[in-house]
Amino acid sequence: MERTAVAFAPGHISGYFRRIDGDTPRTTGSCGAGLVIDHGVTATVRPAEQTSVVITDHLLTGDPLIRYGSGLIEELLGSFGVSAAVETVADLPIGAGFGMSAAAILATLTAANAVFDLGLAECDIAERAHALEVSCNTGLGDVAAAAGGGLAVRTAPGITGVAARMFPEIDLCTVTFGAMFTPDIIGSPDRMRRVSAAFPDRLPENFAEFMENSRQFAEASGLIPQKIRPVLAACDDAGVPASMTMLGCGVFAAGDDAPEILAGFGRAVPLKICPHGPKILEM
Ligand SMILES: Nc1ncnc2c1ncn2[C@@H]1O[C@H](COP(=O)(O)OP(=O)(O)O)[C@@H](O)[C@H]1O
Ligand SMILES: CC(C)(COP(=O)(O)O)[C@@H](O)C(=O)O
Repeated sequence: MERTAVAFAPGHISGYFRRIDGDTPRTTGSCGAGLVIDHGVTATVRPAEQTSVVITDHLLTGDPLIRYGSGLIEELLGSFGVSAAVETVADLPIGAGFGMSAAAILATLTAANAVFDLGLAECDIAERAHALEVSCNTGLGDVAAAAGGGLAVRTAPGITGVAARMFPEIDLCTVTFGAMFTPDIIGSPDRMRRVSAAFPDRLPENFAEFMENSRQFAEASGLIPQKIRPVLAACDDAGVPASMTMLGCGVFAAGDDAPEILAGFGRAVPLKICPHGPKILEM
């Protein structure tokens, strides 16, 4: 019987980042910090004559939307000389700053590694996923963060750049109004100059400092869309720590009061910090 593997990889909400360009994808990426979340991508991989990809995305309403084809996944499998029928299910909207592209690559490669006996160690999977994400400009630091769990602080580009992972027991919540096209933003030298200048000076030592850094960065970076201003203002009025989901048109917030405030603006999705990176669910 032909083998099928199912793997999950967590998403990642970037709080702040700075693009770093190296000579190779391995040394290109970002520094920054973000939250690895318990919502991500589940990938099912079954060997097939030809590669096909069926993506289940989730709309802002939470309703599923099926899409066909993914250049990212096709390139990934092609680079290993294998072909498969792949199904990916993204728990949150794609393109809205939840690191769904990184999660899709990590989950698919984790499952493909099992099905095709590729012999990759966890760090090899992360390395290949990072190289693909960076070369396609769909993200810079999401793979490095999502390769493990927690609040990930990255002080150098690439998968070896994670300096600390913290695991605070915090209730998180997010509301999103939709996508921001990541390649246009991280591919713009002007935008990246302002982002670099906004990068915080201090490394966060705890969750509260991470939230402060994130918000200060968001304000100084010039990236905040008008649409999320009222949400941030309502959080500020209620003393709820909140910032922008980089790079998407949405807000993430922390604590008991966050769900009620965010629900006033759209579908509030409760989240937890994910304690682990990619893993096989079924084989
Ligand atoms: N679940 C998925 N399955 C397959 N491809 C995906 C998935 N999620 C994202 N992608 C690919 O990544 C691109 C979007 O990347 P990006 O804007 O960085 O999204 P995000 O902000 O969610 O990481 C999509 O155009 C698609 O090609
Ligand atoms: C912020 C971003 C550059 C993109 O994140 P996303 O839109 O979720 O792909 C991220 O990869 C980072 O380096 O912190």
